[in-house]
Amino acid sequence: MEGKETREEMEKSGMIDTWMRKHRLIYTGATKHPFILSIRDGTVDFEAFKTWLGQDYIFVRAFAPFVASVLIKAWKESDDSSEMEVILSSMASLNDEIAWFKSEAAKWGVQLSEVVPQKANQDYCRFLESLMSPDVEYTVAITAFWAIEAVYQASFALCLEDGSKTPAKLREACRRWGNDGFGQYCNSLQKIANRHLGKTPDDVLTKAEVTLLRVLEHEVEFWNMSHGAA
Ligand SMILES: Cc1ncc(CNC=O)c(N)n1
Repeated sequence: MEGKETREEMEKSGMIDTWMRKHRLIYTGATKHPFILSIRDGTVDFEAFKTWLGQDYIFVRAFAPFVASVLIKAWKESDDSSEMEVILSSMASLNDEIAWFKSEAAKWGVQLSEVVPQKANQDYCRFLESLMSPDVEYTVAITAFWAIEAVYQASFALCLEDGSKTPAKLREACRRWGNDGFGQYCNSLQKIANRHLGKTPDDVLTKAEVTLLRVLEHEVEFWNMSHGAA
């Protein structure tokens, strides 16, 4: 804990921004991972991309029930009906996303039914499952949800910036999460998370911060499966 800002001061800018400043190194580790940088500079190994594709398909199948669990918490615990609608629209996008993974895998000759989840993926999916418990507060779950989406948004947006040399065959994948609409959606999630973090008891606030850090660590491990893991 930095202890310089009071909680009241931190809430003016939003807890998420405060945490992003405090944990910038690990956030950067998750969003500017060597695998992402290799896509951006055009040196990516296509076998690594295929590994990511197969593993992420498995992840997204576990992510959908996690999002459903957040929807249930929003329905039970939120006093703002628009929050449920943001989460519901995310579920609808996941339907498209799963279809996209299937057609993309076919293009690359990846047999999805034969993909075996690697340890980092299993660990991440198990972590998601732990967050689905009714004992996990909505504030904690929505913070994790924001972080999971924000890492992909920031990572893939980097591959689309001016001057990036992302191979043409990978641009569509990068646009899925790096496009402005997905950025707006992440901002909506961030606003929801900030609103709840601003009025939650200190013990839940601490749980949310720890959960956010766990997400960032899992994201780094997830990228490591495709690149950089010894
Ligand atoms: C490992 C990981 N993290 C975040 C996302 C983005 N959310 C849904 O698609 C994803 N696909 N995979």
